[in-house]
Amino acid sequence: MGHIQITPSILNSDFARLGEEVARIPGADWVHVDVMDNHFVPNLTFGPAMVEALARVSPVPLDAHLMIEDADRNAPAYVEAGCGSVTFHVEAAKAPVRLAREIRAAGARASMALKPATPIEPYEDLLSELDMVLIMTVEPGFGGQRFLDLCLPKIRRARAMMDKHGLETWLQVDGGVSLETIERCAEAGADVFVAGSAVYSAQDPDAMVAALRERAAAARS
Ligand SMILES: O=C(CO)[C@@H](O)[C@H](O)COP(=O)(O)O
Ligand SMILES: [Fe+2]
Repeated sequence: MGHIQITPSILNSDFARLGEEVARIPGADWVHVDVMDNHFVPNLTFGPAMVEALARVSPVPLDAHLMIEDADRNAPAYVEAGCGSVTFHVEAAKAPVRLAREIRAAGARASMALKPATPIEPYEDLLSELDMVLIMTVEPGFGGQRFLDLCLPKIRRARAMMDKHGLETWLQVDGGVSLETIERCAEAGADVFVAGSAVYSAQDPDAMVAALRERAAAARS
């Protein structure tokens, strides 16, 4: 398991002041940008031009979570836009191995996401091609949803698979992660934690990042 990383999602931040919003979380490891196309999910956010502008001002690297169809064709633009990590959904990729290799060759970390009903088992042999696996703990599309406990066994199974193969692949959880739920995720084997509403609804978002980190670390010891 890698060191604990906290990745605030800007989905529930103030879109009119995004530069200022990312400046409020200097203690985060990454900024999580949720790209939605209104086809793969029933919500629409932003595209590569806006992500590129945000990458220029962000104090920490960008972690793009692409909830878009035709990931094979659309994902490379987010590496070009300056993201340090690019996550595509396996449900939206026709050739996930080729796409992961393309993302890595272009200079970013390659990551693959699974919706709650998508099993990890068929992808065991792909894990070595990935820098991170994202296990969704809500149905993708919106911030502020309730954490789905039913995803915890999949997190455990994914971590066991990575250990079995001696892989250093990061394991990210996304959706409903808060001070209340982060311990369960850490105990199950996650090491990268996305938190949107928990961070941006806090009076002091950077203090919330520190509190989440502390709670995840406590769950491990
Ligand atoms: O990808 C998504 C939603 O589809 C997430 O990144 C959410 O934006 C996280 O928000 P919270 O559930 O933490 O409020
Ligand atoms: Fe996300």
